[in-house]
Amino acid sequence: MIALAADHGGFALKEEVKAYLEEKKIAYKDFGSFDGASCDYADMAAPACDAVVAGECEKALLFCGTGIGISMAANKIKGIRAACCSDYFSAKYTRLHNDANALCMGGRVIGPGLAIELVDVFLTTDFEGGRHARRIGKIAELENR
Ligand SMILES: O=C[C@H](O)[C@H](O)[C@H](O)COP(=O)(O)O
Repeated sequence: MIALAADHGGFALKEEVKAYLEEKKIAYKDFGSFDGASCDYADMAAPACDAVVAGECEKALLFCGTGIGISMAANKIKGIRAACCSDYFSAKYTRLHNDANALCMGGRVIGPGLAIELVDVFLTTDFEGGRHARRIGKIAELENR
């Protein structure tokens, strides 16, 4: 199950990605926004990220105007490793090296074609582990400072 959330700046892109997930028969849970009205990205990120941390959802796909605000908010939630990406290499390597569990994208930055490429590689790339596991362990330690 994939968690989806967006503010008004990412709403249209979330809807495009949602249609893609439907086409691919990938299960998702949409945490809103449901109408694209002005709202605050931290409010939208929290329930979707909570669902990931709780194990209800495997990963989150988060959207705002730039992808940055919602990634900042998501990264405040213990257990979330969110990456704001607008290129294929980053979306792939944030899975391989960072075991990112949230991909953030900007609806005012990238179009649906690229977003779908990023989602595809993000959802299908496994964490490499090894030395990278030690490093993300150190990120987790920072959460407890
Ligand atoms: O990082 C923040 C996001 O890009 C927001 O979507 C953006 O700041 C919203 O701006 P506005 O309220 O001017 O539409």
